[in-house]
Amino acid sequence: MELIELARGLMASWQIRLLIGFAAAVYLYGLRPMQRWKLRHFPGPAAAWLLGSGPLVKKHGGIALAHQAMCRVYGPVWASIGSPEPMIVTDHPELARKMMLLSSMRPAFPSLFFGREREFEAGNIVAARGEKHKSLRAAWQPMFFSGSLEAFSVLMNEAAELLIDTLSAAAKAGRSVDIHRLLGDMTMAVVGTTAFGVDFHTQAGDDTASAGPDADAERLRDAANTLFRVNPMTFSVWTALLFLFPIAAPLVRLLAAALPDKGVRRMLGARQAVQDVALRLVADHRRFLAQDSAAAPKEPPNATPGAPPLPPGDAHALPANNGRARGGPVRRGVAPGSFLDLLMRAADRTTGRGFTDLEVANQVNVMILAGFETTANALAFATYLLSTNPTKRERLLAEVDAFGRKRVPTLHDLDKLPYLEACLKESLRLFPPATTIIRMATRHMELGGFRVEPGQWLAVAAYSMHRNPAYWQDPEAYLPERYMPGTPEAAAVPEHGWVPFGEGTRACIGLRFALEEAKIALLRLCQRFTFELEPGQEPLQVRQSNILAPEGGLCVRVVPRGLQPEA
Ligand code: HEM
Repeated sequence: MELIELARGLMASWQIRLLIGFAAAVYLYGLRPMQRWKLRHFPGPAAAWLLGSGPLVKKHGGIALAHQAMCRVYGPVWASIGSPEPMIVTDHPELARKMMLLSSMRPAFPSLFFGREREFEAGNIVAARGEKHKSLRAAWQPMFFSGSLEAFSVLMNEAAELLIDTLSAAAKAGRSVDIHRLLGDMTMAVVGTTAFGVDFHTQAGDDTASAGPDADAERLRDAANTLFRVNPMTFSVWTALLFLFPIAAPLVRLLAAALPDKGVRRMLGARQAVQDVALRLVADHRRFLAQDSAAAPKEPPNATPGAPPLPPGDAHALPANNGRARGGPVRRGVAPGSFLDLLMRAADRTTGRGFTDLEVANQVNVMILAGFETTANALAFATYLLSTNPTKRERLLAEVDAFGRKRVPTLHDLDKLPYLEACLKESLRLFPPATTIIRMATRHMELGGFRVEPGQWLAVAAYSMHRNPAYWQDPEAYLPERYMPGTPEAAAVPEHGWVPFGEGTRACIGLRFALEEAKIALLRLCQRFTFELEPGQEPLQVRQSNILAPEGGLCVRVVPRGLQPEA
């Protein structure tokens, strides 16, 4: 009796009623009744309270393997209930193509930040929408014209040569190396020279790097590592809350600003680093462009003394050897023809004016993120696969030898090496750095018999598609012959079943650049070395955070190749 009286007394208190009401609302919210109702016709895994499909992703070590497992159970189209939004997932080549061609928008993840930080997230080509996206894409495009790519091939070759120097030294000393890390140094150097026209000295074999790597490069590398390696959903307690309760976003934002934890501070520091470097270079270059328009073409600020003047906006003008002879003085400042230079000369079609400094810095941020680790990872995976498939490696080495072990490739030469391209494509199939391609439906569409509403989040499970035996013959095998026309393997390749770069108007704009860089690097390495995996590297452990990467690097022994037999 006393207990009942006590309970009655408690219920009479408005605070307790409020608390119970709040707990009931959170409980109901965690059941996600609206999501379940909207997607009731779709198959899919049972959703945990509040976390939705989150525990499944954790169980499989990341989204790529979780999607693969679910596609095998629920078929080519299924729904994942979860945070911040439910998602329709497919790994079916035709349906994925339809998704990517019909939905040209990426959904916006809830942001933890305000003001300028928010602008930083929204104002780049990856996040932009509609006319703004078209305008940015048009401004990016000249970077990937053949003339630009031809000029970049010189810089890519030089970066590969510095890597060769490092590897030769390691081979001589009998030291094994983390080839993933060294490839990252190389791709960062290429980003530095092509995006800015600035030599960052990331590579140990760089004989001009007497004072060690450039401080900007170190900051950028650390920043890129942070921005890429963190899980966007869990890097801070506030992001976890934001993703679980997007409904309370304004409150979570306020709390994160008032009480930033280590994750928030790390993320802000990384963004700040990229913005600082990019904005400083932009400001320097604005001054140079102002002088440039007032007078005859001049050198950019701090450019190599005595270097010839470079015509404005001409990518061909990008200096070989990063504006210096090897061992000579170093070019500083933004080079004409570099990505930054091209962007700063471009007009924003939505305003008719040039892009703001922050907008330019934002694009450079994307260029660093998109261009640094994706290509390094693709190359590391190719190295792993070639080391574990000696017959394929021998065939590749034969093609490389026929090309010439001392020959420096031009952009045009790369078309003459079909097996090299096939090896890279097959690596990108087995280990697509971007395992999942995300879009948002902009119109009603029908997907495999299911109706999809506008606003619905969509995901192409590229990793799962690439390894699905329903579409690929012997999907786990490394068979570059799949991309060699006229072979039985090529005849069995599913149409639209290879999507490491996406499809449609949001497909990877850097595809040609990435393949060019990867081909040059792999060719130059194969001219000089083979690689043996150190014990414990096989089977390869992969990290599935934002992108797929070898977990803990890839440790190899560098074996110099013997003399080329006389023809
Ligand atoms: C092996 C290397 C790379 C891979 C696997 C890769 C993959 C991808 C994928 C899957 C997408 C999304 C496509 C879609 O939604 O349909 C993408 C977008 C993008 N990538 Fe790459 N990428 C690579 C290298 C690069 C490089 C080197 C750059 C820049 C030089 C770059 C710049 C971009 C940009 C700007 C976008 C967004 C395009 C837009 O929304 O219009 N990527 N990439």
